[in-house]
Amino acid sequence: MSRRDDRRRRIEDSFAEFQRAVSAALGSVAREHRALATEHAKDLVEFTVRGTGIDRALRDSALTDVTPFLTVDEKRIGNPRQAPLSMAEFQDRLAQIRHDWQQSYHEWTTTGPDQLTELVNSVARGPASWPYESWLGHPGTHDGSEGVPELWRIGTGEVVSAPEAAPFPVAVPLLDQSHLHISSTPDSRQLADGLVESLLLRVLSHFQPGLVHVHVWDVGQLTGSLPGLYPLTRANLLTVHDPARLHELLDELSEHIRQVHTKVLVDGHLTVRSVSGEGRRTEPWRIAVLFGNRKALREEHQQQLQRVARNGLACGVQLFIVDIPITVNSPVETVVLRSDGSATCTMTGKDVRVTLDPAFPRTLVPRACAAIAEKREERRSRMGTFGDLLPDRPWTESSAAGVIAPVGFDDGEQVCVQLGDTSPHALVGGPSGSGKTNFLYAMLGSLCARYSPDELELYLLDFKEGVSFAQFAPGRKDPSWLPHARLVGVNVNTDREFGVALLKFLADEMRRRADAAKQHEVTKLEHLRAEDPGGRWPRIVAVIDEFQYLFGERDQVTAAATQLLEDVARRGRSQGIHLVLSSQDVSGIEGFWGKSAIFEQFTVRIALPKARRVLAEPQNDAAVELPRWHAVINHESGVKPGNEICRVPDSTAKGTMDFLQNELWRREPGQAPGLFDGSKVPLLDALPDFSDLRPGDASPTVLLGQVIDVAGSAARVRFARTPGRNIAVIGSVVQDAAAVLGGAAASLGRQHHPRGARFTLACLVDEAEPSAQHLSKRLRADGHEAEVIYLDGIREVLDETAKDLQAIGKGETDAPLTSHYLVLYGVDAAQTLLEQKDPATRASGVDSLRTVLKHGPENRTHVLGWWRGVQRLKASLPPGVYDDIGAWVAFDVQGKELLSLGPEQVMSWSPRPRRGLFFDRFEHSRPQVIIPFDTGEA
Ligand SMILES: Nc1ncnc2c1ncn2[C@@H]1O[C@H](COP(=O)(O)OP(=O)(O)OP(=O)(O)O)[C@@H](O)[C@H]1O
Repeated sequence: MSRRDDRRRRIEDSFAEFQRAVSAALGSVAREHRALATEHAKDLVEFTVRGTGIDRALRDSALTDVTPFLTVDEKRIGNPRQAPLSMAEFQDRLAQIRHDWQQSYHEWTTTGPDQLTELVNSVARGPASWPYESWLGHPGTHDGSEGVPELWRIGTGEVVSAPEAAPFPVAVPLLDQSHLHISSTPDSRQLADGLVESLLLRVLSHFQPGLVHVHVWDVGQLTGSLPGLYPLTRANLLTVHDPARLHELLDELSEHIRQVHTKVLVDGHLTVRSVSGEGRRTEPWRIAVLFGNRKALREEHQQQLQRVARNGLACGVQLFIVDIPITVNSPVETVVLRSDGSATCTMTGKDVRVTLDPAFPRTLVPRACAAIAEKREERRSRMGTFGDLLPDRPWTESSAAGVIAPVGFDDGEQVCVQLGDTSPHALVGGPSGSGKTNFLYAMLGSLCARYSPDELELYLLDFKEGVSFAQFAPGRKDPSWLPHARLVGVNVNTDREFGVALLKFLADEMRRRADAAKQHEVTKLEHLRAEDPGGRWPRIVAVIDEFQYLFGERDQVTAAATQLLEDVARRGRSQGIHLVLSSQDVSGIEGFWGKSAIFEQFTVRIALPKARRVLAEPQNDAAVELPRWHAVINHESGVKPGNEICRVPDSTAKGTMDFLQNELWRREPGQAPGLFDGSKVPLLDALPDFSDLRPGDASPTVLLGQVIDVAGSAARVRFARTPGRNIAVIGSVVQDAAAVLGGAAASLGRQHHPRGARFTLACLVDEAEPSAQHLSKRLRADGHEAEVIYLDGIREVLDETAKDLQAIGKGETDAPLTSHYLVLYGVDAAQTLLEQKDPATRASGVDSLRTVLKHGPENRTHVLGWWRGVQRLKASLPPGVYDDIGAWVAFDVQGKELLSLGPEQVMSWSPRPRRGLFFDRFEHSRPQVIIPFDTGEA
């Protein structure tokens, strides 16, 4: 071997060695690279599948995007030269991802659909979600008092990305909560119509017919949309609007919203639902369905619709907007229907595919609507009696925010009167026989059935000659009374003072409530009740029938009444004190109209047929055309848009109000109301002020008659041992005088122990004889000395008494310990006799009388005398000095004659039968009218 060959072989060997080394190194790098590539391919698969979503990856192209990595022959994924991935490895990684997917949905799949089903069942009972077989064709019975379904079913949902199908019910919020906006394509429009029809049927079939009204407007057609609902039109439950007159529908809805705001959303309520509270829905829902054609509405319609949408929900106005592109600034549920018939809605979001429920069977829909219409018609023709004004269960309402009383019916629906902070007082007008009293009965019955006596108190005053409110107080024939009535005043037409007394009482009560509110740092009754839940703060409704009598004359009574009325009318509203004034003719009431501030407070106006000036005439002449037994109820101070016309049921016939009163009385009679009956004479022995009198008081109280006040209290004078404590009765009628003297003496008798007082009854006119004898008997029965003397004995008694008093005055003897009352009937009849002078002393009987009057009271000797005229009384007194008569009661004496005896207010006194004017110069600044007692003499 040549050296050259040897060198070549060595080179070749080392080259081979080098190649071996290089290929060994390359082989290990390739292995490592392949391993990395496999990992990379696995990650790439996972990244792609997880990123796309395994559901979609399995379903569509995502996986095939991976298959290019899979070599056909080797079934390997990835670049066959570089990074093969076996199918097993791929499946393994996919299984892992599928496992993770199932795990993450596990909780939802096992519990979610059931929970949703349960939820829908609980908040959407009955027609709101149940299958149609159980309700379609049966008109609803709910009146809202059981609540309003929160959701309404539309179909079935499925989470698109879930590993297994787990369907659940899909329901959407509607009434009061959310409008509905449906968008469809030409292909799915029919489904949209079906959805609207189904939802309407669910709502219409849930509630009592009449509680839901439907309006339909379709840009494309006059008729034809929702044909299955057409039977509802005959009961006015469905109104189809002209395609060209969208503005009319929108105007109607806007006006309705305005009316709800002024009439229903009063006293701080923001929604109709909060007004209705737990009770019956008072305001029906109006659902307006607007079908568009995917084109925008005209700008002005768009804006008006947006306004309706914004304000409607609170007022029960609900929109179903189909294929009208619009944005609304209020809660709205959107359902989007795709061409393939699937849907999504905002309630469940974009990841849930909703399959709408199939439309209800074609034949059943019109039949169901016919049944609803029929029921509604039946209800409309049936509703209308006094009984229909009353709630199913009495005394369940709260008067915290105000009171509501259905008083009549319009088209089968109740029409209500409301009294609250914003509609505080009511004025009722109508000529004689138009049904005012009947209306008041309807209102009172309705109120009393709704509110318990702890929620509502009534003060009822009737100036009519009749006795329309008398039945509310216990009577001889019917012992029951209206448990809410605290005071019933009847036959007060001559006793206008009683009207003033009632207003005064209300003004005082108003002040008491205002003080209590102040203490709790609130300003109105509703808040006071919230702050003082233990307190009793009923609303007060004071009804004055024929109240024009109160302002009938230009005198102090009218002046006082006007002032008090103004006070109560202005400030009563926030203290829960409401006035209902009724009159044949309000136009002539000067005192009233002169004060527009008063009148403005009477925002509730009720006009019966042919009523004048109750409504805002001449623009509002609705009362002129009103049929018999109807009324215009207006809560907007009588302006025309506020008119609601209703028929008032007969509420005075037997079996109506009387029956209700009896029922309520049996339920809980409470205390009988105070009764003031101007035609009755108060019985002394029945008067609590009389029976409460007891012996022992050093200054006994003399009761002279009954004051015309709310409490029915007695007019009283205290016989202190001070000058002037004598009483004069002035008038020509013995009956009046004897009643006052008899009541006075009898009340004194009750305040002395037997034989603790001496009574001398001087019968100086024959006609007084029976009274004197009766009184004497009564006093003797109480154990007192009660001697009856006549003309022949008067001089001696007076002289003796005067002598004793003079002796005491001179200190010759002790003051008499026994009280002595000289009851003198017809003092003036003895004037001539008393004027005669004693030949020896030159003193006359008149002098003795003056001495007794002057010095008696300090020594427990008091005169109770009757004079038959003012001049005759004055003749018994020292000229020009009348102080010794500290108190007097005048009957048939003109006011001006009394001026020298009392304050200038006596001037306005005009005598009237069986009424006296009483003045006590020690106690009074102004005189009072009193009714003398029946002392049992007859
Ligand atoms: N809604 C009615 N349905 C049936 N009868 C009615 C109705 N309203 C009133 N009446 C009857 O009409 C008569 C007169 O009614 P009411 O006494 O209420 O009228 P008024 O306006 O108060 O009259 P007046 O001022 O003369 O007392 C009564 O006999 C009453 O029963």
